[in-house]
Amino acid sequence: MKVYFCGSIRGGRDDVHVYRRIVHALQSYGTVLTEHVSSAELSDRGQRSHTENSYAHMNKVVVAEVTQPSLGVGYELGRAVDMKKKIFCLFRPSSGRILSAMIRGATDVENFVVRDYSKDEVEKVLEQFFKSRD
Ligand SMILES: O=c1[nH]c(=O)n([C@H]2C[C@H](O)[C@@H](COP(=O)(O)O)O2)cc1CO
Repeated sequence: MKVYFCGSIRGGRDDVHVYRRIVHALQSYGTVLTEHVSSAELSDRGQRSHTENSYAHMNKVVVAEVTQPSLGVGYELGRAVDMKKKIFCLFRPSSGRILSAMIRGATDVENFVVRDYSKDEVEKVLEQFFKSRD
């Protein structure tokens, strides 16, 4: 299985350690096409625009960490909905943030799941999501 992971870049890299952990866990389910998003070497100034290339490879499952607000992640999710991908969004309420109603409310869209979680639940929530898809 190919998994497309989304996480904030220009929106801020504060959660990169969480992205790393998510990508690591995702690699036990398949190939993560966008592993670079979780790289500590990628700063908020980094990465050129290659959105179209990324989308050409976007596969069935899209996993997004949405705690750190990011225009790019929101854009990717909108595109993924349009492309009828299965989407799993992860949000950490402990951040003190309130998730965009556009994302929270999108759970009404078929195949769009938003899951509140804490850092120590990464592996568990991913396992539950992938099991429910079997
Ligand atoms: O050039 C790019 N190409 C691209 O596909 N992205 C994607 C990867 C991330 O999941 C997301 C991050 O968006 P942003 O940089 O606006 O926080 O957008 C982000 C950039 C850089 O902003």
